[in-house]
Amino acid sequence: MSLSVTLDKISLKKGYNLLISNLNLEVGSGDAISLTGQNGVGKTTLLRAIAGFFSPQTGKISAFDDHGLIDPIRFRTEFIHYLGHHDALSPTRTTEQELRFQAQYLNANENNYQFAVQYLNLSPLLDLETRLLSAGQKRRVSLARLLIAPRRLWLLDEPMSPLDAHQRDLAARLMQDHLSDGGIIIAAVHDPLPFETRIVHLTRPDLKAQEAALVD
Ligand SMILES: Nc1ncnc2c1ncn2[C@@H]1O[C@H](COP(=O)(O)OP(=O)(O)OP(=O)(O)O)[C@@H](O)[C@H]1O
Repeated sequence: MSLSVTLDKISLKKGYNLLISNLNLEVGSGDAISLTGQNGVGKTTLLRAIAGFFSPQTGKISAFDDHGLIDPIRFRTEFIHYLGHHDALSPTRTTEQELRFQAQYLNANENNYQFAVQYLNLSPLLDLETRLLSAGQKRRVSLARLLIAPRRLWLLDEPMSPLDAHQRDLAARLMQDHLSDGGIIIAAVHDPLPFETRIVHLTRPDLKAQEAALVD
């Protein structure tokens, strides 16, 4: 089933700070977006808005499948994986406990758990508490969630940053497989993802737009 996500003239503010003004974007099954722009421009904020953590000040974010508009709560809970740049792992759980917790939380089956462990080569880490893992290992464990529970839209914040060259290749393969299966990826990155993606480069809204937002 196809999926498309539309951002229609959205504006995002943090405090008094207008970060994004009148942004339009449309993505569909198989699309990958590399979201670039300088530090603080609003890449993470945009990913979090698409994930539904808060609503845009103006404009609309909508998702459609073959049956039409998807209910926003259903879209948020059934279609999206959001992986922030902080790995959301409980420090005192072992990797296995953490992944099994996630599998249970996400209502995933044993096969998906086993597949994720194998695909990401996590067996050597299963008995270690996650607080003991290196930054790259933590990221690899975080990526497992993408395989444990299939979701169509992956919102990834700096997914490659702590990974070494070998693990980057593995993560790139994981993402390309997702796109081949009709998934969508929007990733905040400083270096574009290492395969064909559409680059959306965010820049600060001009002074006029920022001043106008102050009186809204
Ligand atoms: N409560 C607030 N009031 C005003 N500005 C805020 C508030 N919270 C965050 N900001 C600003 O909003 C921006 C949010 O940036 P965000 O994390 O989305 O940027 P980014 O493009 O992902 O940056 P990086 O590349 O450094 O990860 C920052 O400039 C930050 O200073």
